[in-house]
Amino acid sequence: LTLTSGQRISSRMRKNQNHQDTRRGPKSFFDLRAIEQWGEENGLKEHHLKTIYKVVMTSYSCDRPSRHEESQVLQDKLRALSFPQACIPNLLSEFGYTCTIRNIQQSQGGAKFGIQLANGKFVESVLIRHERNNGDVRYTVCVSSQVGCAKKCSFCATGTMGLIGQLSSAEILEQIHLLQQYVKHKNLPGKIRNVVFMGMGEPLDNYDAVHESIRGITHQCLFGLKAKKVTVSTVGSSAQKIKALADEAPQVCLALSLHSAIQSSREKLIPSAVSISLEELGDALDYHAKKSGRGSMLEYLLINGVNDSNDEVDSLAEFCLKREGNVYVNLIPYNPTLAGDNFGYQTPSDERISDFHDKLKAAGVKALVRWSTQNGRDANGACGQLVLTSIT
Ligand SMILES: C[S@@+](CC[C@H](N)C(=O)[O-])C[C@H]1O[C@@H](n2cnc3c(N)ncnc32)[C@H](O)[C@@H]1O
Ligand code: SF4
Repeated sequence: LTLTSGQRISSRMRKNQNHQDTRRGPKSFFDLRAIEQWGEENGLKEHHLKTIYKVVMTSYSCDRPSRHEESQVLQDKLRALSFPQACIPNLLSEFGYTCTIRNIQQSQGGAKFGIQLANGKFVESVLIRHERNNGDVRYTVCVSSQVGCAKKCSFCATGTMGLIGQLSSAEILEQIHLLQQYVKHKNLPGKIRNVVFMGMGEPLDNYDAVHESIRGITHQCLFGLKAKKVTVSTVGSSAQKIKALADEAPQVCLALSLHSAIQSSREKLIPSAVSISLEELGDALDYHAKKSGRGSMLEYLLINGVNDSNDEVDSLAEFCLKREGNVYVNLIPYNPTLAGDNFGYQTPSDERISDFHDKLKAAGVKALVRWSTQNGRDANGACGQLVLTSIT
């Protein structure tokens, strides 16, 4: 696993990001529909597909060999598992791994990865380490769903890039696979237990790919996580898509990035909020809560002097208490982004954050502050400033 200096990678990453799609290559092993179709065309049975997934999941090393060596390793493993020999050359010429780790920034609390897609563009994924009181270690993987983001929220580094591209379901799954391999090859203790869509991009703006990737995350032959271990974080600009997710994947957790329960203030932070009223948003949340049988989870970024006033806390409490079922609020202190002047925003003082938290609790709302710890940032914070920090 090579740790290249951030700076050198950074300029290369930026150069590549601007290139148009130039690379051609095999389809991804994680393109489940393509693999399934290929299997059907070649008269393969379900257990053959299981063999492919088994080999794919255990073969890829972070010290990526050449494509030729890679094919050799896969071929040997497939043979050993009695995969129909005649199909092997065709499988390996049509499919492969398409994403590559190019940059790793480690911290005690995990690591942030710059990942290059087959088209040369970059996304970032974050591995977040949690240690329980009994010493057990587990990881959350924060994945990107888009290259950049069209929503341009006023506090978000990813938003300044605009939308550069959509990820395929396979590219989302390859991020998880790469981080899983990293844990394995570094001999780190613990396993990946959660996946959060809190990286670059707005997942509901790439709904089909995100939905299909959830099939892979929960697939027994792939990552095998329970749907309730997956969280889709959304800025909530489409009530219809929140409801669709509730219908199609009710067990998946939804986290709504609210950031203000005053419409005018929310629109200043999230320009796309003009297209949806708080009432519609609340209604979509209630629909989701009903379908999932669980409560609603809200993300609330705290920015000094912007959305941390008494009026804001009162409006937030009112919004939460109107909801059907329980509401859990994650208060996220604004994370400076290194982008210019931090968009003119500052993190409130710890006292001010605690004060907001106390008022919310006193109003009867369940809330937690996601403090940045010395061991690294919480999933929300770490994922909130992706790409620009490592590209610039
Ligand atoms: C990057 S977004 C991706 C998911 C989705 N687009 C959304 O907005 O929920 C994930 C979370 O990071 C938060 N975030 C963005 N910029 C941040 C910053 N500078 N400090 C802390 N959190 C931030 C967002 O508000 C959101 O809750
Ligand atoms: S906070 Fe989410 S929706 Fe807003 S710009 Fe960033 S990634 Fe996009």
